[in-house]
Amino acid sequence: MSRRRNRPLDQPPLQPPKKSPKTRFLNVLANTPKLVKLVWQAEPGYLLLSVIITLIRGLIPVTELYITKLVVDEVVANIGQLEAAGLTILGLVGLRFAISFLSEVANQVNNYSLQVLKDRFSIHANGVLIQQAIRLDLSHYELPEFHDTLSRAQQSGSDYPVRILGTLTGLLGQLVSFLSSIALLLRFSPWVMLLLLVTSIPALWASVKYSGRRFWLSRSQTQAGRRADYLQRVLTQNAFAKEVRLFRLGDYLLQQWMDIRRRFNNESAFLSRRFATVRGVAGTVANLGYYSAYGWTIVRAVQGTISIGDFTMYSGAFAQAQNVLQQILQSIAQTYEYNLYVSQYFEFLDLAPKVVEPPEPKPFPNPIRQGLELRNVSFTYPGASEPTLENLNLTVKPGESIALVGVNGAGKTTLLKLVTRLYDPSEGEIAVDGVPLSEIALQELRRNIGVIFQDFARYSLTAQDNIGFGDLSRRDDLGQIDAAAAAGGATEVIEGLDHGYETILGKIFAGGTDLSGGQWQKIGMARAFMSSAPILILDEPTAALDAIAESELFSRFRRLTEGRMTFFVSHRFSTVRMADRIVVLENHRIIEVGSHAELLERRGLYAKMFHLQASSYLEG
Ligand SMILES: Nc1ncnc2c1ncn2[C@@H]1O[C@H](COP(=O)(O)OP(=O)(O)OP(=O)(O)O)[C@@H](O)[C@H]1O
Repeated sequence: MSRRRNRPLDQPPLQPPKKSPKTRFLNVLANTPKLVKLVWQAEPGYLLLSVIITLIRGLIPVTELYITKLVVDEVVANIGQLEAAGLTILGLVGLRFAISFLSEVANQVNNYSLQVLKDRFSIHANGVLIQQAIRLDLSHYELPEFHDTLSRAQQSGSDYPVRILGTLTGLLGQLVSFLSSIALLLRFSPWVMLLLLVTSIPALWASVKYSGRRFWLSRSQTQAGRRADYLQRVLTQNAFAKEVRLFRLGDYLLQQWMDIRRRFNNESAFLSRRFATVRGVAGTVANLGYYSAYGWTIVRAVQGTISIGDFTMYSGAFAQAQNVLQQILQSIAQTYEYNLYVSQYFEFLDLAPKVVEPPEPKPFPNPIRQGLELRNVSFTYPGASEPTLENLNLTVKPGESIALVGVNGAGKTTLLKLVTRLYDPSEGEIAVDGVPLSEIALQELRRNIGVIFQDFARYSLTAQDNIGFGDLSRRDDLGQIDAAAAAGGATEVIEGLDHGYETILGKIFAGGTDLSGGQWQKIGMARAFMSSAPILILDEPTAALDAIAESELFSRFRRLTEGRMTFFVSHRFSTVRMADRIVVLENHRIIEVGSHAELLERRGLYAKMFHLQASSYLEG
């Protein structure tokens, strides 16, 4: 995908921008070329087919009217002399039938090509959207505004582009049809055309206005809509099912869901009511235009200035021109409305990641010789008023294991997010052997880090995927997967599964087997050990493990981390002791660094926390 213009995620507007209506209208339509390009990239053949058929269909009504005129004139001129006119009339009726047949074929081919176009484009548009969602970084996912934008893009992206396309090709056909009717009607009177045009304008205005209001209403409902969707998930998904029942949350949350949905319905009904009168009046004005023109043709036919065939043709052409004009105006209003929605799709595609690839990437040092260095690293979460980390300095040698210790919220996980470049420091720099992490290609950096986070993912896929995802290039290497399972302490878990590595984990899919929290953690650990990356990150690796599993990990730890720089976070001091050095974080800063023995001797925060935990085990 091409690189896009940088646009940070701002609070998206909930009100129409303050511009003149004309500028706003044109701005909105400006998405159309972008969109046609997107569809053209996806399906040029079907797009072309659709356009050609539409053009043909546009010419059919006028041709039919003209033949009808010829038939009527022929009939009127030959009343009582069937032999004289029979053949000509038969030929004309045959021609009319052939055109109807052609029209039917064109309709069906058009339906088919639009359906195929819609299905194929929907995959393309969603593919582009997902590609963009993968490209964007973690910081986006942690902002509510991002989820609003994503949700709007998902709603708008798969459906509206094809709707616009349908409307646009329809518009093309309507224009052809309209122009050909005009060609007929100009012979009658240009003033009539003007009358039809002017009396149709209020209807266009009302439609555009109503479409715009509906769009801004739906946009202002995004966050509440997401809340309703969320409540629906809470009420229907496995992860919440236990608590919803035990805490009897069902009716309470359902009521909240109902309130939101009912409010939406009321707002929509209110808008519809407000516009009903306006649209009714506009429609009546348009009808007045038509009936005035119709009356005029009757007068001229009675005066004898036009033939009966002409009268049939003109009155048909008025009806058609009026009808097509309404359709054209309706299509313009619709294009406007759909463009508003599609702009939300492009709004999402225009977002740019904050963690960016270096223009000229440097290789990851292999092997690491000097180590990893934090130089005056500070970090503030987007939107936060206080820094989470402030002026950290630390050098970690290759092969060294570091335990991060601190109270809840001290910033341990945040530091690991910086090392993996899920975020970049707000100030300072992290470097491996002097090469800043920001100068190494993201893929390469991440290939060189094995990781399990505290909130690791539980994929409802096979056990093999759950472990193999740690190094996708070796997902099929069962030997490696076995070794990783052993390293993570997951061998027994796998042996207990009905179909071994083929077993689907979780309860979402048929045949799936759910695991206990500790068993999942062992699988997650195995995933981290799948790669032989020189840096290993284990965030709370033993939180869900029983005492035996923890002690087994302890005994394997040296061997597993030998030669690898390891960072781990733990609140269990039995785990923390495994580290070569312990780094203690408090109030955004590193306050102590040293081995277990050194820190005990220092009698600082570490010693205090350690004794507190130890005494709670020994007491009683
Ligand atoms: N995405 C985020 N946006 C804003 N603030 C965040 C975000 N994630 C964490 N924080 C804040 O940063 C601080 C540090 O969080 P972090 O998860 O790094 O702590 P931790 O030391 O790992 O805590 P714990 O021991 O509870 O796991 C907390 O105050 C938290 O509220």
